[in-house]
Amino acid sequence: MNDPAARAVALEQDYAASVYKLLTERLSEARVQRASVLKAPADSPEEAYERENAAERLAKEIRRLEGAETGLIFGRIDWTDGMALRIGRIGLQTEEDDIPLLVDWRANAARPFYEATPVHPMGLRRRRHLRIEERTVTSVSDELLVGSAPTDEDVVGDGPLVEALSARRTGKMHAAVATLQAEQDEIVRSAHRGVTVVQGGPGTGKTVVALHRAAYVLYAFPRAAEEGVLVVGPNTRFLDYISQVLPSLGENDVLLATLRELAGVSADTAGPFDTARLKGSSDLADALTGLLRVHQAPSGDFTVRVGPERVRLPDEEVATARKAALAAASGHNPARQAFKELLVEAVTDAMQRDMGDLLEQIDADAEKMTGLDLDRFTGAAQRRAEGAADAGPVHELDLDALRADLLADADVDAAVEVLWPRLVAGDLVKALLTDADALAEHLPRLTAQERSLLLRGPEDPWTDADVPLLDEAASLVDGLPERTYGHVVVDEAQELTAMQWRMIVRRCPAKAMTLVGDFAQAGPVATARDWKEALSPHVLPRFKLHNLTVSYRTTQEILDSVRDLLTRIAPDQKPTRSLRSGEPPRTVTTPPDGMAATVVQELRAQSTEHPDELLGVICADSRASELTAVQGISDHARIVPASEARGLEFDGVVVINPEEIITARPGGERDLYVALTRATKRLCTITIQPV
Ligand SMILES: Nc1ncnc2c1ncn2[C@@H]1O[C@H](COP(=O)(O)OP(=O)(O)OP(=O)(O)O)[C@@H](O)[C@H]1O
Repeated sequence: MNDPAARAVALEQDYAASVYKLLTERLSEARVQRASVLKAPADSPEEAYERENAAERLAKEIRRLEGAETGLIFGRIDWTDGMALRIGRIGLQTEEDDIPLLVDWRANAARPFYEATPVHPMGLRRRRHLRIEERTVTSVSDELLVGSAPTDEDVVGDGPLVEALSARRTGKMHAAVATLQAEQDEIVRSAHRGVTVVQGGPGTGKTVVALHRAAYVLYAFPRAAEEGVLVVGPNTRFLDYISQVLPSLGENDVLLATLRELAGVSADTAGPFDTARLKGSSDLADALTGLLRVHQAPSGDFTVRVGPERVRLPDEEVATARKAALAAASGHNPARQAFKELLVEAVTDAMQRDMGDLLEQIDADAEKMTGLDLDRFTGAAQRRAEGAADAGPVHELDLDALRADLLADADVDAAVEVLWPRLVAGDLVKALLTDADALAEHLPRLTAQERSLLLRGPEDPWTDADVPLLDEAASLVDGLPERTYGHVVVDEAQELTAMQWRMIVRRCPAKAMTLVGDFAQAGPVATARDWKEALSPHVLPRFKLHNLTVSYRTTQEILDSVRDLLTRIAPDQKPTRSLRSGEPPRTVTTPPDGMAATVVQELRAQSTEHPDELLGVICADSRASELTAVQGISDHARIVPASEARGLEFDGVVVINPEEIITARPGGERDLYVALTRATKRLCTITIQPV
């Protein structure tokens, strides 16, 4: 075998075979263990619980091993002293070997694979990339890091990055673990545990960084891993697009969710943008809090019947209980319970006092009449002598039983309900938004016209902009969310309103987050223009900002064609540069009634010339259903409304009538910018001829 490439492939194949053998062994061990755990008898509930846990742990391990199968091993680094390590999606090591057979890409030992450069080789002589398909090594590609000439064991060829970038798209994002670039790796591997923000133009790998960061956090920060990692994306189409990345890195326990899913609210409509923008302001949170306070015993006394007696607690005592209840529990309904318990406590105290006074009176009267000291008979004198604080003669009153009775008493509950009614989160939001007076009282800073935009009918469906209001209300009414996370990743984070940020921060008490986005791609509801404006006022005054500067998606020609547009929508943003060049973008014009035919013709031509490539048609939202109905379009391409194109990519993109996208909704030029930057290879714009 004289060909160095074939020799290297054969060598790596031998190695890969032993790595896959170990993977297979580990998998079957885990499967056997799980089966025997499930079969083992459980004699007590504790044992059954233990068994469940053990089975779940093993199921998780099985998923992890299965997930790493494709492209399990992708790299190798050779030091100048001859030592070599193989890098993979997960680590694998036998008990006998000191050096792992495969090093997890996130381990410190793997750093040089990502960080070494010819200027800083970190002791490496060579970095090797392997391509594996179905457990078979198909090619290797080497990069020599110290200036030595290649030996006949080195295979210096096309960069694996260029190869990865020119590969055809499948409609699902793939892990970029084999070719993560130094500027991306630095963010992924950062030791920083607070808020990391990644800004970068279209295709600079923000999503790649965000997802690999999630995988790194799970590996490197066990506390955060234990508390869970959450990835928030703008819509289900996008989440579906990125859904395979983390499982292919052996991580199956990350929750991917939209804000609707997080809040558990089904909202069908987007709602008008100016209303949505108003609803995004944190003034709405203050308004809901203000409205809630009205329902929390702002004043009034409390009277209940206990047997034949009426016990009345004055205003001040109720106010003290209110304050203590609010401090004791988060959430209106849990605090209501605390309030009720405090009132019952105060009622029993009052009864105890009254009873004490009454008995003392009887005591004194009896002594006067009979000359006998009754305390001697009740034992109170004895207890007083022993230093008991409440040595009155009321020991006959069973306070615990009385409290329990009062807590279960319907009259007591009814009296509490007047001062502190039980609430439902949705009703609180409705109470604010369906009542012009409530809006005026609790949103005094808004104009009358703005308030009229917020006003809705009681039966109107919830919109997207209501989701964070409902979530805010749920946290006010029922307490903070039960499920929180140790680390939260937000993609397309430029889209979030203040109310949405509040929703996310509530779910991340540690405030450890990775936020990625691009303000030049902001949608019509986003109001902040930069990260400081978006984050500081509400939630996250301190964050670490990283900029990504290289586009890994589009060609330089496509980037050049959107430069003027970028200058208009984000004058301060430096244009990104691309690593690749390709065909210049094309424009095709069509008469107004020829649109459908022109699109079909364009797609047919592209599919014939590039049969395996993934095509996308991006149009104004209102045109999507019309195009879907045209025979021949959805056979060749996915039709994406411009409002849902953020984050997606295709090999070839046909953008339908830019003018229509621009005017379809506020900030339409940014929608167009998003649409024009989705292609990895080819961009065609179809415009309508002026009549
Ligand atoms: N290091 C890398 N190796 C291989 N492919 C990469 C790398 N970085 C990014 N890519 C690819 O480049 C494309 C764009 O990346 P990504 O979607 O993460 O960019 P983005 O900044 O989130 O884009 P947008 O702003 O449009 O949402 C994807 O196909 C991604 O897989």
